[in-house]
Amino acid sequence: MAAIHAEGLRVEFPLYHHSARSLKKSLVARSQGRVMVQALRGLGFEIGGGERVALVGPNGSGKSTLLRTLAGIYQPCAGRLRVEGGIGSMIDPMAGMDQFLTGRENIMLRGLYKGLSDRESRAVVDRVVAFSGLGEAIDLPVRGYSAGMNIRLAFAMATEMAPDILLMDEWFLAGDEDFMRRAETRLAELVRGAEIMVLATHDMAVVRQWCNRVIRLEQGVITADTRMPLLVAAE
Ligand SMILES: Nc1ncnc2c1ncn2[C@@H]1O[C@H](COP(=O)(O)OP(=O)(O)OP(=O)(O)O)[C@@H](O)[C@H]1O
Repeated sequence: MAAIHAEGLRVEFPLYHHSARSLKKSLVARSQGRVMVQALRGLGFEIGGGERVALVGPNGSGKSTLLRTLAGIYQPCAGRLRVEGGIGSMIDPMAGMDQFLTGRENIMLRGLYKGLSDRESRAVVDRVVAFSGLGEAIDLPVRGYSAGMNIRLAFAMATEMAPDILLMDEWFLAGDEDFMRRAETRLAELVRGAEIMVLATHDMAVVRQWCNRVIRLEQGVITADTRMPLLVAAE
């Protein structure tokens, strides 16, 4: 059974170009002479199988930092984090993409990197190309893609996985209307297949549709943790 246990989780970032007076003192601390932003300030929580957690809170409250810490992208500077289960990250659409390769080449490379055979990777390429709906642009370098095109490609690639724990930033729900209509069924399957989902979002409609627990962050601390019934999409 997938699970996440966090205790006293702290994440800090060094601040290089700062004007201490322009920042709230509570968010900034000095450590060994350096000025640090305290992004997560001693978080403790447990997330178990079946939970679909929305991380909410104002800009800069620590939602993305927490997602990235759960994904293993950031290391906590203090506290304990235990993640049981395979993680699938839909956090940064451009993560792991080579800007100079085409969309098609990036998909192939990701398949091979994940240990798929040449044949399996080609099958993944065909499915992702079809789902992304990028047409001829799939054979252009991704550095020329628009933000929406990046999301289409990243979404199509990410939903090929079947993780126990799905970590998602709302960026991934920001495709155009036509794409998101098609993407919704696929997303529902992905969420249903995952034991745990953690989603960072500002959109309360998304929270109501996908989540059965809301954790609110403010200035790097949890200020509310509420469970509620699941409505539709991920039942
Ligand atoms: N790479 C970084 N370097 C320095 N500071 C950072 C970095 N990432 C985040 N921070 C700081 O950590 C704090 C939390 O940021 P975070 O991006 O986690 O907030 P958020 O809740 O996701 O915000 P938003 O709703 O705007 O996406 C902010 O003060 C931010 O400036």
